[in-house]
Amino acid sequence: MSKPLVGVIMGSTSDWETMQHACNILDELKVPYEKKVVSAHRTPDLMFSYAESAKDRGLKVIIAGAGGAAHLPGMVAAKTTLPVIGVPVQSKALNGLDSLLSIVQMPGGIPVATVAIGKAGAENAGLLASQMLANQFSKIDEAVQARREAITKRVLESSEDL
Ligand SMILES: Nc1c(C(=O)O)ncn1[C@@H]1O[C@H](COP(=O)(O)O)[C@@H](O)[C@H]1O
Repeated sequence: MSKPLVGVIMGSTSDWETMQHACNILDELKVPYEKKVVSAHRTPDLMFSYAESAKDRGLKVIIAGAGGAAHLPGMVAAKTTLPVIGVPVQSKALNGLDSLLSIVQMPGGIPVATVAIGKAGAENAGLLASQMLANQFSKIDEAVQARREAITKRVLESSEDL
């Protein structure tokens, strides 16, 4: 596999159930990526070194998923100028509203592109990362376009099932 362009990180292995959906999209569109558990709370030094070295290692986008007090996406965004896409993982206690608000309410100057809670959000994160890369890599652009066309075709044909 060629060098990863996307870094998919998550606060815990328990987030994989959600974050695998971002990876499935990257697999489908043949976007090279790496995946790793990194936590702002539990492995702060690793989080710093991961974010600081990401650009030099060739990554172009970071997808960061976390649940509850989801500080990981924002803290990574604070340590790199790569675009960071935050995925709010659905928490048990508050259904992911805590994750969403922790990720989306960034202070001015340090943006995190926040997607919806859970599986659909993780899929969109994979797509958004691919669309960012499509500006630079024509193969990815073609794959993104083809996927869009397939969705449109499926919806147009869906009336036939009614
Ligand atoms: N929100 C964060 C961070 C962080 O933001 O750095 N690190 C772990 N966590 C979250 O804690 C939740 C419970 O984790 P465990 O299942 O390991 O107890 C996970 O959803 C994880 O993302």
